[in-house]
Amino acid sequence: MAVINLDRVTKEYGRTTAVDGLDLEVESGEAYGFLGPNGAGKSTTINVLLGFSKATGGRAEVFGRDAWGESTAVRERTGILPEGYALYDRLTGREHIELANDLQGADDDPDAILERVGLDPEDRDRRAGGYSTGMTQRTALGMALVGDPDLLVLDEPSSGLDPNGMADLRGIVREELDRGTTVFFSSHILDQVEGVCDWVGILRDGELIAEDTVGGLRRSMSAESRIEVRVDEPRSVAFDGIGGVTGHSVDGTTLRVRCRDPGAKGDVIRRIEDSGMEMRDIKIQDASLEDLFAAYTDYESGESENRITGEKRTAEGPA
Ligand SMILES: Nc1ncnc2c1ncn2[C@@H]1O[C@H](COP(=O)(O)OP(=O)(O)OP(=O)(O)O)[C@@H](O)[C@H]1O
Repeated sequence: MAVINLDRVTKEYGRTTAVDGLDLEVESGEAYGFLGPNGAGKSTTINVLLGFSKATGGRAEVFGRDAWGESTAVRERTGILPEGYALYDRLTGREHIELANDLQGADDDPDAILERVGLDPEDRDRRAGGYSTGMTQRTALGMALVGDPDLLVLDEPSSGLDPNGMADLRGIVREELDRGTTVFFSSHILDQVEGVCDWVGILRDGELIAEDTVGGLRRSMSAESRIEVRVDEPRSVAFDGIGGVTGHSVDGTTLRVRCRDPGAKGDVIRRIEDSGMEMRDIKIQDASLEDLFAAYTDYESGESENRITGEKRTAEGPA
């Protein structure tokens, strides 16, 4: 069953089209990474699906309910971590969880929640006005977890979190998934959703330009690897016949080869070895997730071969 179902959702602010005919489905129990650079339309989409903002076109449903007309019913079952959420300066961390309990009609133990999100016991009764960004983010995440939501919507949850905080956040998302919660995780950093999200959708200028698993994105991008081989006495080598080699150069005692087909890397090394040069060091640098993400999101409108508009995922689920 689809927990989130967006059907040609459009949101216009005057002349700005923030979201442009967006089709998107998130199945129950799935973690969906909603990726895109700043200004792509992620927060606008989230505001529409939580009924904070009315779509100017299309239909948005959550739990089979109309996101705008039945927003109270939707929000009762949803834990929300809004982007850049500001706490009340005068309330303590514990009081924020108590407030969330009141709002959600829940009775969760504030200490258990704050323990889970890693807010230290000595900080729980301090006023949030003195909290660091990381402590603020942990408390806000705690508020989102109150009432055991069926859907967790995290809008740029990693902002302000250090690497430890990020690891804790991913741990919590995994626990929630084990409990059967559906997770919608927006971010402008692909790395942050890898290992957590089953599916990722990449939004740019309000349109979904790709939807796949992280592994699938890697494969479909056939991103470039860089091979550097340090040799004793450099000689020129021909790489003809090795598919996917896009360029090579010699710089002092270092040979550099760029290669698009991951399977060709071994052939490149063998060709250098067969040429009789003595290899001292080999470095292979595969394209990082951020390279892939940039390749998707930096394309000149409509001209990139990496654009896979309209490609829908299959019913079988992630590879
Ligand atoms: N209330 C508003 N009034 C006018 N324009 C808006 C409004 N909210 C968003 N926009 C515009 O809509 C577009 C999408 O913004 P949105 O905040 O949804 O992007 P985002 O992907 O969440 O980026 P960020 O992470 O920077 O918030 C931007 O061009 C933004 O300027």
